[in-house]
Amino acid sequence: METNHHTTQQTEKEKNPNLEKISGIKMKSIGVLMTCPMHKYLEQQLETHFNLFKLWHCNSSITEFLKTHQGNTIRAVVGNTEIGADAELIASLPSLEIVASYSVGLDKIDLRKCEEKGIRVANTPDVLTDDVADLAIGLILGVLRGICASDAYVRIGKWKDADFGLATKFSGKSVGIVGLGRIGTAIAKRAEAFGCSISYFSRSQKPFANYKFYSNIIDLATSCQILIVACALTEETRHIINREVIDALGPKGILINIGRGAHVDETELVSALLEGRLGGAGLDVYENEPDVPEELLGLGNVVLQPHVGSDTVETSDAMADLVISNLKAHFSKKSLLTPVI
Ligand SMILES: O=CC(=O)O
Repeated sequence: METNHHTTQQTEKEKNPNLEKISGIKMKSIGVLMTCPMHKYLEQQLETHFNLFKLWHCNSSITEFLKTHQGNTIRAVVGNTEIGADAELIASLPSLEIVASYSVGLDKIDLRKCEEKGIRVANTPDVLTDDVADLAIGLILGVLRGICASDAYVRIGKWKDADFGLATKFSGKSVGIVGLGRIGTAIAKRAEAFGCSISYFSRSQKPFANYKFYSNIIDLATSCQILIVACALTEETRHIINREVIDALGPKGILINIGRGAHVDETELVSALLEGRLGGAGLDVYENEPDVPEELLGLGNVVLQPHVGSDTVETSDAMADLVISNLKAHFSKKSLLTPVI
């Protein structure tokens, strides 16, 4: 859908290179604030099309920065999973009209404040779904087949002394998914191709006859061998993976988290892994990024990634294009491509 719109936009622009001016708006004078370094291509695109302000160039307080950088001309914020738009930032930007997030997750944006002030919000769904789902499968294989541990085994020359030992099979395992949205469904499809049975926990039952629905996450964790967190982070889903869920998954169970660190009670996760109450974990996200609990670093049954679910060249470019398209649509008074509010 995004591609069609993109193609239509390009055609219109090709037909009329002055489109931006003709719609009565000089985009170049619109102030856009980027909250932290993200993707170089996005930064270049923002610099080309708008008047870009970079918050990380701020040595003083946000208020000081905005005073010296004409904060009142800033009409858009581009944030990400690290720094979004909290109440303080929103309050310091009197002309803010839109937050276009370079992320699908919205947990770093004060949505209530945006709604209250009539500020639009857009994110980058769909374009990153495949990459995040691919990484979830990669983490499962990484943990069960010991890919990182066996790679290290070869590199440090241990293979010459002895075989690596036996790993655990993935194909045919039972997979439980917390949150069957776009990403959860993409993971389910991939796991199905590995001959896995799929069950899920979600706010409501979805129209997938061959996936078993659980309205209780403990029952889901009890019934599956691999539990994957793929839901959005909200007040309801914070620490959804607690001690009870971890114990229901059990000493042979594997936890995969490609959602947000705060979905999991990390202290409980660490002690379950250290005490052998959980079989292993594949994690892309943590409660206090970029800090990862020390105890996890020495565990061979854990695979750690530095929050890179959507970080491929292809997807990062597509996310950047979507951010730019949303901003251009907003300032041309057209519908947002991927509106949240
Ligand atoms: O974590 C990644 C995202 O929300 O896009």
